[in-house]
Amino acid sequence: MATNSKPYKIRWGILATGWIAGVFVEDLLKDPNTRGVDDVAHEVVAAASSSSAERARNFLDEFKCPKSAKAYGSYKELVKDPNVDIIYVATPHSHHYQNTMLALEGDKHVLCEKAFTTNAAQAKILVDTAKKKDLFLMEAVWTRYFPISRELRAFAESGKIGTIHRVMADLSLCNDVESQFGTEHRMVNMNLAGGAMLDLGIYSLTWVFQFLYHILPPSERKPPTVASSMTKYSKTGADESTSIILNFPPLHSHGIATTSLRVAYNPDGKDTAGPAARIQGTKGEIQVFGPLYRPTRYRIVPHDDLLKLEDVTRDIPGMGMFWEADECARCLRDGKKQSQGLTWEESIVIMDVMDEVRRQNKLEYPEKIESTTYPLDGF
Ligand SMILES: NC(=O)C1=CN([C@@H]2O[C@H](COP(=O)(O)OP(=O)(O)OC[C@H]3O[C@@H](n4cnc5c(N)ncnc54)[C@H](OP(=O)(O)O)[C@@H]3O)[C@@H](O)[C@H]2O)C=CC1
Ligand SMILES: O=C1OC[C@@H](O)[C@H](O)[C@H]1O
Repeated sequence: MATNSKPYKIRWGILATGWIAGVFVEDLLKDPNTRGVDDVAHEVVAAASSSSAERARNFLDEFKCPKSAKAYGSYKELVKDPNVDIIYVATPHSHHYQNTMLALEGDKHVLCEKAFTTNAAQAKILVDTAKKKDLFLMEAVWTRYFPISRELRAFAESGKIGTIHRVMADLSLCNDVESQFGTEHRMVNMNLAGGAMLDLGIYSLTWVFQFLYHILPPSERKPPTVASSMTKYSKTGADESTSIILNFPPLHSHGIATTSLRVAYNPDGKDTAGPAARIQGTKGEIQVFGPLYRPTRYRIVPHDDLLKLEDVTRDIPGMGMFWEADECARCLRDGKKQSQGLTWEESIVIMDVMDEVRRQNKLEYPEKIESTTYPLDGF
């Protein structure tokens, strides 16, 4: 989006210094012109680590943030920094509710990593708090802001593949679960709300929801019914494979969202094995290739020659997390409190679906991290 005026710059505070926080900061610091953007810009003005201020300083140095950026040894100090406009919450799922509440109560706008919270009740309170305090809040489902996602939603909305009756989406990453994750890693640790569904299944659900819910006119969007099956990791009880069948009104379209830590969406390690998502309409289908969090290729496969077969690859000039950051900046600039790419209501409906899947399969996280009480010690 190119304009002639000065870019609207937002000042970020990074809450936590783990893996994704580093990836996000690297993307934030890329020159927006490299992705054809000149209406918004980003600055990293502070980071906080719950371990120590030294760790936060090392993080800022490692990712070449400006020397003026402040390093804090607690999240509480970060949310008090008057130079911070928006906080990026990059802790494990278990901590999102408490950390986002902390930031909102500190009068900061928030971009919170996926999955939004451990349950829908927590997500609803975050939204109520943002509303009450007139603050911006967004779940960081970055994939929704990729040009490829916007393009495919618009293509499906135009009706060119006809009426969509089914979407199948899989994000499964084959791991040697025992040796790679043991019992403590956040992917399998129940105390950190680990498991395939909240971590990876959210992307399969994202592709189903984009085409069977999001692109419908708001008055026609209705929560789906849910049937599901889950297999649990014997060492911790977290879900290692989860399959979900959704039935969406008004057409009773089927959404099939699968995820696993044991098998791969791309068994050959490349993206040639087949599409990771298929959006199936009465006139043709869209096939999406690559990991569903960061797809780079799609095919339009027509039923007849009314549509052209297209095979499109879109390179990403970086990881691609800057597009969700640009969305935050534009929302702040325009006074919007939520993003139309993923509204509060849609985040909550998706959390409701995951709650129902957990209920059907008797998967409960420890009481402390399912709690809606705020504040609680230990976060
Ligand atoms: N959008 C995407 O593509 C991705 C998103 N994610 C999401 O980001 C979040 C973090 O994932 P990731 O960066 O891989 O995780 P890491 O384990 O690498 O980092 C999490 C950070 O959270 C902080 N933290 C605070 N309390 C705890 C605790 N009790 N246990 C562990 N960490 C704690 C720590 O930072 P500190 O010591 O500085 O406080 C830690 O480094 C998750 O919600 C995940 O779903 C993850 C990967 C990719
Ligand atoms: O969001 C994510 O995307 C990439 C995965 O490797 C990671 O586990 C997950 O959190």
